[in-house]
Formats: sequence, C-alpha cells, structure tokens
Amino acid sequence: MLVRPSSRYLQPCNHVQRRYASINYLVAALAQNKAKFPEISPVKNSSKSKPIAKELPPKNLSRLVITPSALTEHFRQAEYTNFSVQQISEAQSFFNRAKVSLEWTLADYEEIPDIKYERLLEKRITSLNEIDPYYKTKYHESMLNSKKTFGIQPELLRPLPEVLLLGHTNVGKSSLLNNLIVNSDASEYAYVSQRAGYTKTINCYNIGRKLRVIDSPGYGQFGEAKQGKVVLDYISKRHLLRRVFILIDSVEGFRVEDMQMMDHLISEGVPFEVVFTKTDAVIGKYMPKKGIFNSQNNKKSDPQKRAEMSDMIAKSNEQVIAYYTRIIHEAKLHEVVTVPRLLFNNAATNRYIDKTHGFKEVRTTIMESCGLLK
Ligand SMILES: Nc1nc2c(ncn2[C@@H]2O[C@H](COP(=O)(O)OP(=O)(O)OP(=O)(O)O)[C@@H](O)[C@H]2O)c(=O)[nH]1
Ligand SMILES: [Mg+2]
Repeated sequence: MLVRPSSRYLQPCNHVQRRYASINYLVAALAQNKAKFPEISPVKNSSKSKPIAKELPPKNLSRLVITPSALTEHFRQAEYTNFSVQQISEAQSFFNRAKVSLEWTLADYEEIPDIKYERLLEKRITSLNEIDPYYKTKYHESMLNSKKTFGIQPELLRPLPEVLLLGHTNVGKSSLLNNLIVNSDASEYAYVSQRAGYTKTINCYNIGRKLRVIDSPGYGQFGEAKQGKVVLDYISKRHLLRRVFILIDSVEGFRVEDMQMMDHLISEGVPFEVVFTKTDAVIGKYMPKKGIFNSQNNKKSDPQKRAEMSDMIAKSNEQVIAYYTRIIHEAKLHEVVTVPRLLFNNAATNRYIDKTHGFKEVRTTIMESCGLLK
C-alpha cells in the first residue's frame, strides 16, 4: 500500500526541511498544521454487516460481544480485499516458527550496524586511496578487498525488509511487539511499563531471518528530543523500511501528535497503516454492567431474559462502532489518497474480551508489506 500525498498535502511542507528535528519540534509546529485535519465530515460506509444477533442468543452471552477482529472487518476499506485463509495461516505459521532475536538496541541512527559498516568502509577506502602509490604495498591492496566487517557480526549486515512500530508514548507498541512474537522461539521480549516514555531506544527484532520489526520510543508526553531525532532519522533515511504501523490508543483517540506524525509520514512518502490498541478498554466501557456476563446468571436465565440481554449487548456493540466511526472521521483518514488499513487489537483481556485479538491481521499485513506473502 502506497500512501501518496493528496492535494491538501501538495503545499510546501515545513517538515520536509525540518526532517531532522525532534518529534517534540514537530509537536511545537502544530499550529501551522491544524488545518490539515479539519472538522468532522459526514460518515461514509456503515452498511456492512453489524455483529448484532437477535435470534437464539447463546448461553454464553459474551460470545455476542464485538471483537477487535470484527472491528477490523467492519472498518475494512473497499480497496483492501480480505487476506485469504491461506495467507493468514501462512503468516501465523511463519511467526510461530520463527527464531526471534533482539539484534540491536540503539539511541543513534548512525550506529545501526549496516549504516556504521558503510561509514567505516568508506573511511577505509578513502584513507587507502590517499596513500601515495609509491608507498602502496600488497597489504594495502588486500585491505581494499578485505571482507572484514570492523567487528560487526555479518548476520547484522544482511539486508532484510523492516517495519516500524510507531506511536505516542504508552500506546502499547512494546506490548504489540510481544504479542506478535509470543508463540515464536524468542530469546528476548520487549519491556512493557505503565510508565509512559519507557522505551528509550529503537530496538530491532530479527524475525526468522526474513524481516525485522523495530520497536521505537514514543512521541508526545514524556518523549524526549533525542529519541525523537533517532525515530525521525529512521523514518527519513532508512531505505529498508517497508511500512510504518502507527499505533493509536483507542481510549485516547487520535492526538494532535498523531496527526502531526501521519502528516510527516505522508510528506516523507512513507506508507503506513493504523493500529488501534487497547480496544478491550473501549469495548469494556460500552458493555452493560449489570452482571450479565456472569455465566451462572446466564445459565439460569430464561430465553426471554437472555434475548433482552442480547439486545443490550447489540446496542453496546453499535456504540463501540459509533465511537470508532467518530474518531476515524474526525481524523479525516478518508481524505488521504490511499486510506491506510485500520487494524484493531487488544494486548490485554477483561471480562468482555477474554483473549487477545487482532495479531493475526497485523502479522499478515507485516508479511504482505515485506513482500513475503504468496
Ligand atoms: N488494556 C490494555 N492495556 C494495554 C494494551 N496494550 C498495552 N497496554 C498497557 O499500556 C501500558 C503501556 O504499554 P507499552 O507496551 O509499554 O507501551 P509503549 O507504547 O511501548 O510505551 P513507551 O515505550 O513508553 O512509548 C502498559 O501498562 C500495558 O500493559 C491493551 O491492548 N489493552
Ligand atoms: Mg515501549
């Protein structure tokens, strides 16, 4: 999926010149860009099937609660055909079997192994070329053809497609990463914390020697300028970057920094998808609270009572859909020439959503963006 600037992005964009500034700087520049995501437009597309069950409510009423996967399907844009069952299972089997290793964790873009290698190689060539030919020996010649990698592990220099997990602090980037690799042969997981601004470096995970997933420090509140710079450098310069997954905390919705960042990605010509995290919290907020999810109650209750309860859940499901419809349209995502995919997931569970959802879709989209899906 390639996002191309729409006409509203064709005016000269300050961020192009300021691409090396920190994310905090981007946020400071907000006033000039507010107009790019103006007021709410009418809601398009709500004709898709709604997950409302009216007949024969099941004994376990929690099965009627809308899931993050159902939200992904509901908000799927017409231009994105569904992945086939085979593609989805191919992606799951790849991730589940992959050996996953944390390859590097860095605070400076120039220290990324292949970037560092290129720099040192150029330096070596320049200094050898500067030697007077009269004094050049076979040793110098052999140094020019040397395969030595300056102490960097050759495996780290292997070019692989990369995807970046990007988002405000505390949205759940590291949690998403952990859930992507949860069943794989992973030697290390990302640290997750309630404290915003926890991840301080860009961290590279090699997935099955086929692709790399990069976890990044969050921007916005508690984000720091130095971390902003490494992330912006990565976005602007990284030729191996295939796609960005910008994470939006469902409870917070799109924040001004998210708008800034999407605008920046568009101006840089970097394709991105949107992942709504913490959908469990939004779903939990709208579900009826009257203990109807207590399985004992459900079993005892008569069919009539169960039908009433299922109606309540159906209404709550509609409220969840209405909530997301509103925040998506407020963000004017449909104005971007190529609308990003909208993916929904939950890394935590609650009494309404008892397992994690949405990772299959994210995994499959990652594979697709890296050109690894048949
Ligand atoms: N309810 C709920 N909580 C979540 C979910 N994903 C993450 N969290 C919580 O959100 C907090 C932040 O999660 P992280 O994964 O550390 O977020 P991050 O984006 O990596 O944060 P920084 O590294 O600080 O930028 C933690 O307390 C997580 O447990 C989710 O899907 N649902
Ligand atoms: Mg983190």
